[in-house]
Amino acid sequence: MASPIASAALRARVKRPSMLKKLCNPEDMLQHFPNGAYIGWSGFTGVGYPKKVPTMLADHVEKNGLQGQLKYSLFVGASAGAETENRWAALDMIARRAPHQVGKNIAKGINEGRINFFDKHLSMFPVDLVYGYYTKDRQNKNLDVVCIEATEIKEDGSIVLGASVGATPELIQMADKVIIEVNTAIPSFDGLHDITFSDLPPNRKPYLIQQCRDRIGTTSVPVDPEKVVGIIECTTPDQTLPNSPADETATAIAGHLIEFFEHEVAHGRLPKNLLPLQSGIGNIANAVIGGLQTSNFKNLNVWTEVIQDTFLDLFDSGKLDFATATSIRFSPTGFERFYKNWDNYYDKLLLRSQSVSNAPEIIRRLGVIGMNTPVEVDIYAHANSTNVMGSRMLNGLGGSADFLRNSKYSIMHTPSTRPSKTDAHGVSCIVPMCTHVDQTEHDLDVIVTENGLADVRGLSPRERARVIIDKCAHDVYKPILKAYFEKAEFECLRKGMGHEPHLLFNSFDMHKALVEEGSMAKVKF
Ligand SMILES: CC(=O)SCCNC(=O)CCNC(=O)[C@H](O)C(C)(C)COP(=O)(O)OP(=O)(O)OC[C@H]1O[C@@H](n2cnc3c(N)ncnc32)[C@H](O)[C@@H]1OP(=O)(O)O
Repeated sequence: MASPIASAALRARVKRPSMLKKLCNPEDMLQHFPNGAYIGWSGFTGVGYPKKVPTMLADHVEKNGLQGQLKYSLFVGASAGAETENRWAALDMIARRAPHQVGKNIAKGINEGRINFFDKHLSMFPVDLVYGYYTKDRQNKNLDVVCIEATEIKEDGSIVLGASVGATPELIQMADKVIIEVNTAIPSFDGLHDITFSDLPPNRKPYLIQQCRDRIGTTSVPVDPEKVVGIIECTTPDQTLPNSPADETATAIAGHLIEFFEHEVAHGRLPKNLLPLQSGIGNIANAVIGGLQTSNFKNLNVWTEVIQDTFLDLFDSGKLDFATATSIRFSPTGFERFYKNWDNYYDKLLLRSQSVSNAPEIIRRLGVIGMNTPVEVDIYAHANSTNVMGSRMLNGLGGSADFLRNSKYSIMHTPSTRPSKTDAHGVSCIVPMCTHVDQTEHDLDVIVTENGLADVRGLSPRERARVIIDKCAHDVYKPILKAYFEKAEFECLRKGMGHEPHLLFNSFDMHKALVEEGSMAKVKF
């Protein structure tokens, strides 16, 4: 195939002319992807991921009936785009995946045993990669090839990333070969990043960050030009989805949290402008940030992992001073709004690598307020973020534990129930014992559902159980959980083993009722 001719848009973005000599078609890159290769992609929460090369490979597999014959170990900072990695999973092209994913086909591949997925704290993933932990069992200790989406290549050959940083610096650091897709469908994000690499002990240095806006790195990622085997122009933006509007449950949860923050300010435990906020992804997280919009709080700061649409409202109302994260995952209309008002947002935003945005030491020192959604929380304040029924992987731990272990306020927000197939309240999100534990009782300070907020700071396990059942459980499940707890308390205290009472042979009876009778409400203790 003839080499492509550089478009005017591409020439404007590639400031180092010698790089344009590497301009090629996606098909020319096929040779770098033998079966079994270890590969990396840029991207985080479905933004900033490469599109052309993954799509070319998927087309190649589909056209030639190679499903299951070209399989790769795929490493991405968090999730990439659905049209790329989810399609790869459907075509059975993923042998191994880490550390976080989103997509029905990937989850299916993992839970059917075709994809070996390992779930790792997002702060730790990049440095473990550099330690060589993930390539320890192969001859090549590097990644064979890494595909990166850039929005500009600078005169010195370094690359300006797009809407996410994630683990891209470390993926490049570990790559034998690098393919760069320059996206000309979106503006150059030059100046929006603070790029650092992972040094290794004993020479690791502290990240000297004292405020959300502090910079410690460079605006672009240096790349050894010798490693670059191809440059490709990409003309499609990130394929994000519209956000669903906040429902009654999410709005009620946001209301309880705002009230709690006001209470903490009144008691002198929080300053008037709060402390840096972290908020997970999804409906509830969006509603909580939306709730701040109508509150009296101002001069807010955000230290988080992902910035969503509602942050734009907070910026526009003047309530948010600064936000830093590792990715900006807006909806399509959010991105439009962002690009249109670029000058208003440009100096109030900073994107960092996930090793820094999720660094436990910084989160703890800044006194972050961390808020995430679990699958289930138990009466003693352990939480499950990942495995339904202790077995079925959803998306992975993500950064939830980076934040919830280290935040000043570690908050889990969840609806009190989720629907089962036959019952609108068939799944209680408050259970006697979590079927898998990602966050421990030693981490969580506050559990909040639409019913109310349980502040469990300083409480013993039996005190915690009472307040969580009373404040958070749905009315259908309050008597059920109370019956379990009181029986467990009676039995265990009687035997002199009542610190955190459980009836081990009944702890999962609610889950059993869900499987056998379609609803946890059908349990009998
Ligand atoms: C990239 C980042 O890390 S962002 C920072 C925070 N990251 C995290 O917290 C990562 C982990 N958390 C998550 O992935 C999400 O918050 C979740 C999945 C735990 C919850 O998200 P929600 O949107 O509230 O989940 P949702 O209600 O759609 O439930 C997901 C699925 O699990 C099922 N489910 C959830 N809880 C239960 C339960 N207790 N019992 C049985 N099934 C359950 C739901 O029915 C649904 O099934 P489906 O996929 O077949 O429809």
